Amino acid sequence: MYLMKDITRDGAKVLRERAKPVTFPLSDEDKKLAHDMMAYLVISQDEEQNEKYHLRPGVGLAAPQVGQSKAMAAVLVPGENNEILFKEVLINPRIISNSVQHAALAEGEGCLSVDKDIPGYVVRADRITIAYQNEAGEHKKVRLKNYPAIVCQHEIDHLNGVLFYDHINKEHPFSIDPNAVLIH
Ligand SMILES: CC(C)(C)[C@H](NC(=O)Nc1cc(F)cc(F)c1)C(=O)N(CC(=O)NO)CC1CCCC1
Ligand SMILES: [Zn+2]
Repeated sequence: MYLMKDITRDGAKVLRERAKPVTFPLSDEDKKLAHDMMAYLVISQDEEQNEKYHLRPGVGLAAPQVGQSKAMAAVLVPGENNEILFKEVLINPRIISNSVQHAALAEGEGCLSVDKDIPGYVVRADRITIAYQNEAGEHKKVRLKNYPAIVCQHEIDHLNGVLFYDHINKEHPFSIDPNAVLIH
């Protein structure tokens, strides 16, 4: 399983490359990668386990963050009462449509690969439709909004070599259009 030492940090080239498409059927290596990335998220969201292994509780993890330039990301988004809002391994994901309306996390964003806090609104689409393949190679199309949509945009950014702070307005980090949704 991955520990924080296995997470590639900002400055590593792999985080700024476009990740390569994944071919099917998945190789054993790719199956293990998918499993290990999701395992990180599950374990990191468990109070005891994340204490024991000193893990930052993660909602998403993209393959470049574990040094693999492959178009694959695991997402595990919990709801208010710890129900699961969205749990999936996204393979070759693409955003095929997004709302005109913007959204941003009111608290700003962080990243498992970025150790410093960078304040500011990361302005994204409030609603998106993503197309991806699951581990079985089945083509899926899913509409997402609010927090799950933010997480998937953050992870798909990683597959294009984009980090959250690239989106923050340098002059006015907390500027955002009045019609945008602030997500608490
Ligand atoms: C960087 C970190 C602060 C750890 C961030 N977690 C987070 O925002 N909150 C969180 C974590 C949980 F496990 C359960 C929960 F309900 C809330 C995160 O995982 N990521 C994932 C990442 O870095 N992927 O590459 C950053 C998030 C910022 C916006 C979307 C993903
Ligand atoms: Zn990240």
